[in-house]
Amino acid sequence: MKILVTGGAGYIGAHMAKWLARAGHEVVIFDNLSTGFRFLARYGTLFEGDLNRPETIERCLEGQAFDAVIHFAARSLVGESVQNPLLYYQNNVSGTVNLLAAMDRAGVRRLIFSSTAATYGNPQSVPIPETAPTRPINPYGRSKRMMEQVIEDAVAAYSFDAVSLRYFNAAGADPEGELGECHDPETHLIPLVLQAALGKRPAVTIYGEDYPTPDGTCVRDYIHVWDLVAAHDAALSALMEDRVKGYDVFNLGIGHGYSVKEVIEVCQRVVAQSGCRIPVQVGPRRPGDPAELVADSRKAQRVLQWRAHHSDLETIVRHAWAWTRRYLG
Ligand SMILES: NC(=O)c1ccc[n+]([C@@H]2O[C@H](COP(=O)([O-])OP(=O)(O)OC[C@H]3O[C@@H](n4cnc5c(N)ncnc54)[C@H](O)[C@@H]3O)[C@@H](O)[C@H]2O)c1
Ligand SMILES: O=c1ccn([C@@H]2O[C@H](COP(=O)(O)OP(=O)(O)O[C@H]3O[C@H](CO)[C@@H](O)[C@H](O)[C@H]3O)[C@@H](O)[C@H]2O)c(=O)[nH]1
Repeated sequence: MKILVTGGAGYIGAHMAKWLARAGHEVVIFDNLSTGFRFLARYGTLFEGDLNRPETIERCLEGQAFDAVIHFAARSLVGESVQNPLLYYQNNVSGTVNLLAAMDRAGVRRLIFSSTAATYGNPQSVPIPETAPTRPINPYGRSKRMMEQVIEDAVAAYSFDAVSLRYFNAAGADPEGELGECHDPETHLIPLVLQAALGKRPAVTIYGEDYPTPDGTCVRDYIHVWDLVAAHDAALSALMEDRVKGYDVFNLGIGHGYSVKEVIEVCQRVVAQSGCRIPVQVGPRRPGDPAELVADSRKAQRVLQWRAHHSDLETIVRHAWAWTRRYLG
């Protein structure tokens, strides 16, 4: 197959490109390198373009006969989205409108979209099924929910088939150590903890220990990036074989949450084997963090026939540690 990966120079998109290239597919990466890196775009042909310059995505799709688009390109920092919401609505929502219009013009009819647990906001209960109300609590989550709605409307009007995958916390790195997480600034828990272990930061700060959770710290559902891209592959097969038609939504997580303290404990164990330790301090809550997010992913297991194989927390941390030492060590 021939697949376009938007945002393929970013963390998750680069792993997706590797998975697809390894499976023998032709991969084109469309990226403006705003938060991505050229060196991560090694498993595909990089087309430098910006979804907010519609002529660039039109040129990329023109006459290429792509079988599907996997759409990762977006800005995704909650804090930044609160400071600069219009950037998020423009880059993420308008960018997606431009992508869909270009796909329609080029006759590309299948889309897999990177959505997020942030579309649920503060859930009433966990684990969260796809049927839970979507009440995002920040502009990032709202931009993703709007993108889902834009896609659903486009499916109805222009006969696309599309799947939204709502990821919980993507973590870990390529099991072969070639690719991993690079964000600048880095805001995600596991890379920050491992950077502290390497002495690249003085300490990691726990954002609040007064949440209504067993140890007072936030609980999240961490899914290995390789399991995440495997789920996209399963969704792609379901679209190609017409097992999923129209528009559908799937949660991707492992159905089990870990607290911030539990994550740090596992990291301490893994880095201790390399003679490192992690300085930890406790700070105030980070605005906008729900206490607990855990996925009910049984629909993805049932319909997409997908299972997570690498997502025990120790494996996630071991792979992230190998990458961090290579990349920053
Ligand atoms: N990392 C997570 O835990 C997580 C969780 C849920 C959802 N997501 C979603 O997954 C996707 C990928 O996340 P990531 O962590 O790999 O992010 P990332 O920032 O590493 O990658 C995003 C990529 O998109 C590119 N991009 C952004 N805007 C663009 C535009 N207008 N035109 C072309 N390229 C553009 C960036 O340069 C970057 O390479 C995002 O849509 C994010 O919202 C991530
Ligand atoms: O230095 C830090 C960084 C994070 N945390 C906590 O660690 C948890 C995880 O935080 P982080 O790694 O930043 O991920 P989330 O804020 O949960 O967001 C991720 O997961 C969401 C879905 O669950 C996606 O929507 C987002 O795009 C993705 O960044 C949260 O409770 C944070 O409060 C800390 O205590 N200290």
